Amino acid sequence: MTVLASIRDLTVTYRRDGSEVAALKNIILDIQPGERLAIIGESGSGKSTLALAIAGLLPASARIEGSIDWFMRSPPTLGAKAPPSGRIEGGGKDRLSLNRHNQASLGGRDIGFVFQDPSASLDPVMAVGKQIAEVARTHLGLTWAQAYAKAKTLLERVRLPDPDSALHAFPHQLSGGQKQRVAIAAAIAAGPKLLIADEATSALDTIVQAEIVALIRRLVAEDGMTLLFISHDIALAAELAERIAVFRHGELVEFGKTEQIVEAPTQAYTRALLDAHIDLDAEPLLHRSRLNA
Ligand SMILES: Nc1ncnc2c1ncn2[C@@H]1O[C@H](COP(=O)(O)OP(=O)(O)OP(=O)(O)O)[C@@H](O)[C@H]1O
Ligand code: NI
Repeated sequence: MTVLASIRDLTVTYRRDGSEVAALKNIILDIQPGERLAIIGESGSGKSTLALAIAGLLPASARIEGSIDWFMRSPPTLGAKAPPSGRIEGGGKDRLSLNRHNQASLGGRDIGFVFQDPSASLDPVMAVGKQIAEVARTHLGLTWAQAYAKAKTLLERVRLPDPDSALHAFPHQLSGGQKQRVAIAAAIAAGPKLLIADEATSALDTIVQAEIVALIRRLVAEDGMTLLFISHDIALAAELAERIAVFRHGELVEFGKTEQIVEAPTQAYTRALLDAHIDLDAEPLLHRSRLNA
């Protein structure tokens, strides 16, 4: 059996003002290498908590029980000395911090992270080329010249118009969609095996959203990355993912192939999510036209 990460009995409890919030309850989930997996559910269902747990980024105040086992070969990069597999256990002594370049690195097992708000992950006073180059320099051991060359290639790959001048642009000079393209470039700059997009398109209008989804799809295919796509939008998830995991109140209520989830959900809750979508948008879920990235 090939698995990238194996999540077993994962329970996450936040402590706040003396009370406890069970954000995830006994989650059992395997992530397969190279798959596009969507995590869906309404606000507060625990999606971001799962993403943070997977990336090892939960705040210290969170209590973590259960385990996440990794079966990841380190990417063939300079300085990657990680063992081929590893384990994060409840208690999280291995806990890491996310630097401002969206790279979570657990012993070389790099994970790229894209958030809803690109402004939160981009430095407002640093040119975007430098921000991307810094990721490449730090994580791949490149010189500045090599790192800038890589940054330019990445800006081309995320289809920013005029990559040469974009290198010198500051975030405020870019549109929301362009900023998200830069954030994605930074997230993949170190060649992560796993890309986590947490509501990465939710703040964008529908057309830009479709473009960013198409971009993520293309980059994931080109680099052979595994994708964890987090969204409250079942239609968007169905467009992109091969498998969908449905969360509700911190529990994994349904998990299966996209076709099965969309065409024959077993849970009333999934049905309700689908019906809510159909009320809003009559287009069939699985057959919406796909824009080119
Ligand atoms: N740092 C925190 N401290 C305390 N409680 C938290 C913290 N982060 C999240 N929670 C709580 O944990 C639960 C799950 O939150 P989480 O952010 O994982 O949900 P979500 O599905 O990502 O929601 P959304 O779609 O709104 O982003 C919620 O009840 C939330 O209020
Ligand atoms: Ni969230």
